[in-house]
Amino acid sequence: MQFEDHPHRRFNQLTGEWVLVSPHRTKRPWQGQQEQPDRATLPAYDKQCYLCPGNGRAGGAVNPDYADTFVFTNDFAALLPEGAEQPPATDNHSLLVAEPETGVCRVICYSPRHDLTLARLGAAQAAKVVDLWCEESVSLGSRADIGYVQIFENRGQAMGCSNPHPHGQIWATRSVPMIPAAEDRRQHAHRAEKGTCLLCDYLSLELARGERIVFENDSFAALVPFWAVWPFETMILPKAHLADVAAMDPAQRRDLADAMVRLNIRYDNLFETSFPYSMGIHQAPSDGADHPHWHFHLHYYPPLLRSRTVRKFMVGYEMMAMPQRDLTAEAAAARLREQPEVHYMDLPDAGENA
Ligand SMILES: O=C1CCN([C@@H]2O[C@H](COP(=O)(O)O)[C@@H](O)[C@H]2O)C(=O)N1
Ligand SMILES: [Zn+2]
Repeated sequence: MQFEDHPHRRFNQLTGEWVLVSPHRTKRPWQGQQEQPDRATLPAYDKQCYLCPGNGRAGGAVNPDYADTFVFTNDFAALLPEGAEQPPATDNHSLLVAEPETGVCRVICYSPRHDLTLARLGAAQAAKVVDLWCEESVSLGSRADIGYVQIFENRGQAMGCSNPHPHGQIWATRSVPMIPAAEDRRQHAHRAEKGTCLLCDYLSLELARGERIVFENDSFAALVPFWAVWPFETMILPKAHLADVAAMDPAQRRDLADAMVRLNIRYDNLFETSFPYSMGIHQAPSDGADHPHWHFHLHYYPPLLRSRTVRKFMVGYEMMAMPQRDLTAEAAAARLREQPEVHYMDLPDAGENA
């Protein structure tokens, strides 16, 4: 019996946390999908949609008749650029610590099409989203009051996404949020100890091993990390040592767009449904300092476990003790590797029972 066949825990080099893995519980044969493919379609334009071109938004603003990407400041932003100079009243007790937080929240529409997610927008349109992420990251990051730019996307109702229109968000904050701060410390410690980049070392190991690689192109690799928590969690990593998205050259930006589209197609094909996830980009803080230990990367955290309707919940033991999974990272990577890169809705027989 291999070590991997027994319950064991794996160390996340990026965060310094552990995940419990119980592979023996997946000995039962894979319960393939029981449901029919999800062939529901949306209109290309929805006059009720607050993200569609030309429509009014809840706050009263009206969207331009945009033909490509479109970005606006969130009408209900969780952060404001100007904040109280003083921390909230905490009757000065040392156990009650609070401090002001300020920032800017932006909403990015990937395309005027209400119905096409990244998986079906194609790499050319996805490249325009990457370009806009880079522009926003530079303009927000260059502000004296912004220390970190968090690019992310909630996809699907399962992830609380309020609108199917393909879109993402950027929250830029004065301080570096907890998770990027933890990854910053781990990458810094690795470089201080070994003189090398943690993710350069990790990616070359994974490319040599192959068992957790999903696919690669010239500039990026998509993989299920050895320490994955969510069943089909993946990362997209640049092969070059790039600290943030602005460091990409045009070819690398196009390759990132290619990698995101290919991963999205594989995800949607897994259970023949629009695969929900939260995606985020971790990159170097934007404080203007040099961050040689930083290697930017994308995380995908998808909740689905066995089918369109069977999802993983992080509750109970996972809230009180630590994350736990049955499906191993290697098995998840194999399932994603075997997915075709033509979207199930674009397959020839898609029209028959549409
Ligand atoms: O008219 C609107 C409605 C939604 N929004 C904003 O769009 C954002 C979309 O959120 P989701 O990505 O979670 O669906 C959400 O943060 C919400 O505040 C506007 O800025 N204007
Ligand atoms: Zn729309």
